[in-house]
Amino acid sequence: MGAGSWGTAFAKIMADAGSDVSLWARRESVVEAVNATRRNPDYFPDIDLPEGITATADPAEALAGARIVVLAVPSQTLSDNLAAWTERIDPDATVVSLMKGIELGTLRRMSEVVSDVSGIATERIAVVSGPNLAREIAQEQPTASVVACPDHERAVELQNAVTTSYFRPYSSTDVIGCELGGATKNVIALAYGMASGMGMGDNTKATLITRGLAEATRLGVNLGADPATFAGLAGLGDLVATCSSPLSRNHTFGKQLGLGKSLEEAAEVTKQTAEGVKSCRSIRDLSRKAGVEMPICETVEKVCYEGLDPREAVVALMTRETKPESEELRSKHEQ
Ligand SMILES: NC(=O)C1=CN([C@@H]2O[C@H](COP(=O)(O)OP(=O)(O)OC[C@H]3O[C@@H](n4cnc5c(N)ncnc54)[C@H](O)[C@@H]3O)[C@@H](O)[C@H]2O)C=CC1
Ligand SMILES: O=C(CO)COP(=O)(O)O
Repeated sequence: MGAGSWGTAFAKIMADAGSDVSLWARRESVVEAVNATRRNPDYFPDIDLPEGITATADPAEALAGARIVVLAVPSQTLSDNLAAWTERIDPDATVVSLMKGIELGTLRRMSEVVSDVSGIATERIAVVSGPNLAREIAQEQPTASVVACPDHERAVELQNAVTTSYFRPYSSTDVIGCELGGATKNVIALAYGMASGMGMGDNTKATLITRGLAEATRLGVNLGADPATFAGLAGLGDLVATCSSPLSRNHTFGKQLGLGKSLEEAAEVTKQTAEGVKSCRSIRDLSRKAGVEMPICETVEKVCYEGLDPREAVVALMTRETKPESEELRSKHEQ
């Protein structure tokens, strides 16, 4: 459900893995192009899509008889989209979230939005997250990912349905960790892109990745995630891929801000969904609610919405009170 970049690339994975895929697109023009030319002109004009994909603009047609329902719309529209789709979803289907964001206002993770809006049991809701830049996957460049579901058997079923020669999923039951890893890395990638736009070097970038991972892990552990998830594909793996790739929309958006562009100008250059631009605010709110310090995410929010200049942001981050590196020593230090 969603024929943007990741929805289209994921449809290709599923079709290559042997499923018949019905791809829902909002726009008729995309539907017609996919069915007539086997290409999605807006996202991958150069990639041939497999025969196993049929596009439709009718959500009811896309959902009819689907055993696996994959959601690939922007995080902030999911709730509204799903409200219109819920009654068409098969009661035994596995519902999969590909989104990497936190809902503004409610501060819900995407799997929480799915269960709240649709009433679907959490055991039927899975997430897929990892170092998965859609364009590389559409080009069949090898990567791995994590398929997480509280019901491990269902995670394994889904794992089998999305395994190809270029996409290798690992199973997990840590939905919270995968979702928080995916949403937080987008905000850190904005910071990394800003550093890159300001001409900063590899020490700065490595520092952002490492301390960004510490922030994501701290939040995750506080909210019930397994800390090991953050050292895995949905944590460090995705953080490294997204921060360092010019294919990342969050990296690109951050770079424009680092070059001195406004939020509107950066959005114009990036075009596709850069989830961190909204999620920096919801993650900031979530961390404050949980009483967890996330200085990089807080600073990104200030650059995006409070007029903080990225260069001043760096000085503010660097001159904070000194701290121990380890979480254990930090808590002793804070007592
Ligand atoms: N593109 C990538 O490499 C990856 C993206 N993701 C995540 O997947 C999610 C979807 O992202 P992309 O497909 O990349 O975004 P995109 O910007 O390429 O596509 C978004 C799709 O949603 C549709 N859309 C926009 N507003 C809508 C609305 N109000 N109602 C229904 N549909 C709407 C657009 O027409 C488009 O088809 C995001 O949460 C992103 O973080 C995760 C992994 C990889
Ligand atoms: O999630 C992604 C890679 O795993 C894609 O990142 P962007 O949304 O920044 O392009």
